[in-house]
This record gives sequence, C-alpha cells and structure tokens, in this order.
Amino acid sequence: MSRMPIALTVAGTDPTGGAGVLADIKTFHSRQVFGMAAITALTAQNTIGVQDVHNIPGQFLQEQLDSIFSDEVPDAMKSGMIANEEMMTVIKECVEHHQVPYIIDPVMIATSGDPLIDEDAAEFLRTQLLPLALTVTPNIHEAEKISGQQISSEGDIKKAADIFLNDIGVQSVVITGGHLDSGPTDYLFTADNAIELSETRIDTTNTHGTGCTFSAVMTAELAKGKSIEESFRTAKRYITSAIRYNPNIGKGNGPVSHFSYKGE
Ligand SMILES: Nc1ncnc2c1ncn2[C@@H]1O[C@H](COP(=O)(O)OP(=O)(O)OP(=O)(O)O)[C@@H](O)[C@H]1O
Ligand SMILES: Cc1ncc(CO)c(N)n1
Repeated sequence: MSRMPIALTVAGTDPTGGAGVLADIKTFHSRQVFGMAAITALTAQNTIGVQDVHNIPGQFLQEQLDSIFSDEVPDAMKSGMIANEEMMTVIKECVEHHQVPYIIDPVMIATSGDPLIDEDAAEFLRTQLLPLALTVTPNIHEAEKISGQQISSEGDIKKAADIFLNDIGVQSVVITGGHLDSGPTDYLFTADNAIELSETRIDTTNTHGTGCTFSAVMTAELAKGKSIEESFRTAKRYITSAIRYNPNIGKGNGPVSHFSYKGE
C-alpha cells in the first residue's frame, strides 16, 4: 500500500496558533497531507506582538531531524523562522544529504514588526540555504533585504527576481505582494516562465501568519507531486479564502482561517 504524502515544517511556534508550525500543520492537514514538524524556536507571541523567543540548541534540532528522517523521508519540506547560523547549518546538511524538495519562507520579522532572526543569519540564509531551495517565498520587504534591490514598481520586482534566480541560484521565486499599495498581486518566476496572480484586497488587519500559511500550502501541494505553478495557484486561492473568512481572533493582527478553502 502506498503511504500518504508527508510535508515537514522546520520553524518556530506561535502559541496563539496563527503563524509558525501550528499554522503550517493546520494547513497541511486541510490540504490532506500528513504533517510533521521540527521546532527551531519557542516564541511567546500573540496577535499583538512577540514578547519573547527561546531558540532551540542546534544539536537538539539535529536530533529532531534525525528522528524524522531515520523513519521516513518527507516528500517536501519547508523552513520558516531559523534564528541563527547554527540551526541553518543543521538544516543545510539535512537537505543536502536527503535531497528533499525544499521550500524556504525567509522569515525575518513578524507581521507586528518584531525581528525573528539574528542580523548575520540573514547573510548565511542568502548564501548557504537559498541555493538549495526549489522555491523561496519572500514578501516585498524580505525580497528587498535579500536581493539588495529596492522595490517600488513591477520592474523592480522583476530585477529582484533576476537576482534570486541568477545571482543567488534558487530554482524559482515567489514574491508575495501583500504589502504592495497596488493590491495583493503575487509573482512566480522560474528560469523560463513568469506568472502573476492578482486578487482584490480584503479590507482587514487579520493577516497574521499569511506568509507561513501561503508557503505551507505550496509545500503540501509539492508533497503531493504538483508542479510549482499548480502549487502557486492553489496557494493564492487558499490564502484569499483564508483571509476573507478569518476567524476574528485576538486584540491585534488576527490569524486567518486554515479551514475555509474547500477547492481541489
Ligand atoms: N489584505 C489582503 N487581501 C488579500 N490578500 C492578501 C492580503 N494581505 C496579504 N494577502 C496575500 O497573502 C499572501 C501573503 O502575503 P504577504 O506578502 O502579506 O506575506 P507576509 O508578509 O510574509 O505575511 P506575514 O509576515 O504576515 O506572515 C499573498 O498571497 C498576498 O497576496
Ligand atoms: C514562529 C513564527 N514564525 C513566523 C512568523 C511570521 O509571521 C511568526 N510571527 N512567528
């Protein structure tokens, strides 16, 4: 009997369940793949902000990944918040050794504006982890920081994408435009294709964890064997529904619904 597809997230926790591994696991479940999680950090955060962060020792992240990979090799893996180089090195060795399709959500700051990774870890992410990725899903701010390209127009997005593909060496890049004034348009660039998906902006501040959720949908779809383009299209439909039917939780930027999207 063939086994169920497995998606793994390597990321931090948000105890209020809107972002990080809890959001990822809910998303995997709703896309009908079996979810696994290796924890990089415990955060004390809520919809208002990040109150504290407790990073897991690199050695213990290694042990979690060894436990997972010695039993089953997931069909796709994503990473989110990885605070330091020590943990990034552990992840790099794991991806190189197991050749697992790898999706990077290059998390740097929370929706609330609080920093989530060390300053020098950003450089390691760029030079050591991104070249291993099948795809990377930066928002506009992350795309600017990683590529060094200021983004204020569609032409700038294309220039930033060129840097990701040609200078950094990722296989594809999805730049999410949730923070663009022009509307929530997302862009997928591969070596030979460029696709743009637009939706009308939903007027809400409940967008906590949208980036995590979006990249988790892509990871789940890739685990099922879908193409990058199909995974991108599903993620866009899923997140639009998730924001529109957000459960209205918390006093700050509330989470989205991980269960509203019913499409294929
Ligand atoms: N108000 C909105 N209405 C519709 N779609 C939105 C809205 N805000 C964000 N999106 C969509 O949500 C997805 C994630 O986008 P965004 O660029 O905001 O990610 P992010 O900044 O990494 O998220 P976060 O850091 O809050 O987890 C994209 O598909 C984007 O287009
Ligand atoms: C643990 C965690 N990962 C990612 C984000 C980004 O939304 C967050 N707020 N918290």
